Amino acid sequence: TVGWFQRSPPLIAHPFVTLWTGSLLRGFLLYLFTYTYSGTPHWIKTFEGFQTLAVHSFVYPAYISFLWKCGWSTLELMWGWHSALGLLQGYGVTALSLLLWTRYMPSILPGKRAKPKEKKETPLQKLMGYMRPYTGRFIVVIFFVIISSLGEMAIPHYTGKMTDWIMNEDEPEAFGNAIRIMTLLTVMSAVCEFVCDLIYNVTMSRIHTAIQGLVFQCVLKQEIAFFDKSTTGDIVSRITTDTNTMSESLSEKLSLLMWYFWRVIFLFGSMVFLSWRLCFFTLLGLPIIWVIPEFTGQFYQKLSAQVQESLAKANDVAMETFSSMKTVRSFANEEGETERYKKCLEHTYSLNKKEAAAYAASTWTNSMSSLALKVSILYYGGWLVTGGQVSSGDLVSFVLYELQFTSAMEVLMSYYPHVKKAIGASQKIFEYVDRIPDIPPDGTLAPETLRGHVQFKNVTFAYPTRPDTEVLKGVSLELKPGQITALVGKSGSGKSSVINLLERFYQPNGGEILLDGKPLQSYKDQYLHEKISVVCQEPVLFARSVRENIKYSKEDATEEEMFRAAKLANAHKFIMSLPKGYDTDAGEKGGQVSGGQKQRIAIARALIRQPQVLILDDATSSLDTESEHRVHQALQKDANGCSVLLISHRLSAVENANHIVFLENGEVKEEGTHDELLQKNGLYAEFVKMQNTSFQRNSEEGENSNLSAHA
Ligand SMILES: Nc1ncnc2c1ncn2[C@@H]1O[C@H](COP(=O)(O)OP(=O)(O)OP(=O)(O)O)[C@@H](O)[C@H]1O
Repeated sequence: TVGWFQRSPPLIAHPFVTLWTGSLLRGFLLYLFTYTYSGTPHWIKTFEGFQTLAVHSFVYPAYISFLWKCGWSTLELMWGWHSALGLLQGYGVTALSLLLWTRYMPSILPGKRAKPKEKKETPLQKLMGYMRPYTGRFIVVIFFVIISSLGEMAIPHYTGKMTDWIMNEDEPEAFGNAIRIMTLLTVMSAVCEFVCDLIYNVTMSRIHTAIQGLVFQCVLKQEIAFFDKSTTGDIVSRITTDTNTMSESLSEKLSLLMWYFWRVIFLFGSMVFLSWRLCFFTLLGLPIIWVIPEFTGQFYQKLSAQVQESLAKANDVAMETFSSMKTVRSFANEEGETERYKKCLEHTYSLNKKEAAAYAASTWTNSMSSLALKVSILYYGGWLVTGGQVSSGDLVSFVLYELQFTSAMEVLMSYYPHVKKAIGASQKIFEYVDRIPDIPPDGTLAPETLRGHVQFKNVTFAYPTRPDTEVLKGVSLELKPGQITALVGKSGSGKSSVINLLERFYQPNGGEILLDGKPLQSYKDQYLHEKISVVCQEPVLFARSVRENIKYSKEDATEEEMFRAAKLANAHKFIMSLPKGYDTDAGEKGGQVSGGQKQRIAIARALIRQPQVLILDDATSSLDTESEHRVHQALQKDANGCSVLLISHRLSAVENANHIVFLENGEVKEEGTHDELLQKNGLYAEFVKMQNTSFQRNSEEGENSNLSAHA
């Protein structure tokens, strides 16, 4: 390239021309690439790095050849000109040409007009948004950082001065003064650093807590289908691991970045002041220090996101195992679970290895390039001292500044991956924060009185995770106040799906659901969940006392209300027989009471709120027939006129219901009272027959086993 430029007329090789052509070329290439790969910032960044190299390898040879032609006397003049103007102009022109290209290119390229894009904030901008309320504090921090960094500048300056004084053997007083000033500035610098660290870290932990709370709140607002798709481990990992990674990188590393950023600026200023020739020399090496970590940094960021994901998966496995410990033990599958967990950890480990390599590569390239720079500066500096252009003292000061400068650059570059890591983590966090829940707007209705009359009219529904499989196909049914309606059908026929829709966990795809004649979605969400209570087959009790568990849905309930609910649920008697009565601890997930007791406490918890619609989804499956019968009788007599929807696989539970609906494959096949349906001799009658047969078989087996036991 140098040869080509040498053969060309001087104008072509003129630095001014090469700079402008180079910059325009750079802008044009950047535009074309952005245009083609819009939405893929990773590629744009990579390409940006390449074309910077390409353009520089075009601009620098042009320089050298021009200087060659004009004679070496202009060398320094030109280099100085370049160092000052080149950087400003190069990047300024890039921005300008990019602007022009973006403005005019779409009209030049037919059919390729760029679509107007929505302005999207980057994770870093979003983070800055959370920092904005603390701007005042950050300004104070920056002020102290500047003072402290300025203080540190004094040491190399006075060291250089002292070298000159020692060599010239004059000004002994100035020597003593310099020592005193250096001591004073060092102390001042240290105090400023302390104040700045304190304010910064306290502020960052405030922001961390706020973001963690926000993520939690945003997750709770999501629709139920979101929880079907995401695993608990993944969600918990975003709230804990990702927010920790983000704030750790921000509070520790960003403070250092800020620190070193100011240092670099002041050091650079001091270096220019001492010798612009040496400074230009230092600048020549900078593109290498900047471009290489950009590549390694991107690779590192990608890997660190993968590590976070893999960790979340491992968390998931651990949480699932610990929460189903009894099942794991009863199948003696501890080894299997350990294997599963270890497999996840192994995967994380293999990613960790790659991450460590990427990190090492990025720090290695940084230190290698800065080492090469140091050696060259010493060589060139020595040459300048010999030529009398720089004093020995200035060279000492410069070398000290330069040492600090490159180590500050090294620190900046080595923290670059950490900032990338923080951005990676924040990207995942903001995915949750920005997610708009797929829930229709909340209704406004909250009438004082509600009868609890529910109507399903031709309702069709498919779960969002399986949109092609319709689980309810035109279901119509009615829940009347003061009546028990039983929903019967084979497993998978869609009974629980009816409840999910009534609870408004999902939206029906067709038809409508009315509550007291008004669409369900027109009611306020909180109101709806106060008026509709659900007890499921495996209710979750909290690791608190039985009293706290029953009063969970109505904390201000009186003792009388609690006793009434417990009696209705046929639970009062057994609770009183527990060691501490209502103050007995239920254990984690209700592990210290039996399955049937747990179900009765859960029914009491649902009844204490005196709901207008009560849903029992196989909620009495663990009770013996007598207890179950008592609960249903009490509900029929005393349930305050509420509508009860009962789902059960047991005949004894449904036969006394006022109305029975038989579902099959998401369709209502039969409905009526127990006797009416028996007379029809259809699907329900068959269900009854099967129940009776299995009951007979069970009792015969019981008798036989009793006999054999006797024998
Ligand atoms: N969250 C879900 N996502 C996708 N499909 C689901 C989901 N929950 C249930 N299903 C599917 O919907 C269909 C109806 O399930 P549903 O739970 O309503 O049946 P069910 O009658 O209550 O069954 P069971 O008596 O066994 O509780 C089944 O095929 C089931 O696989």
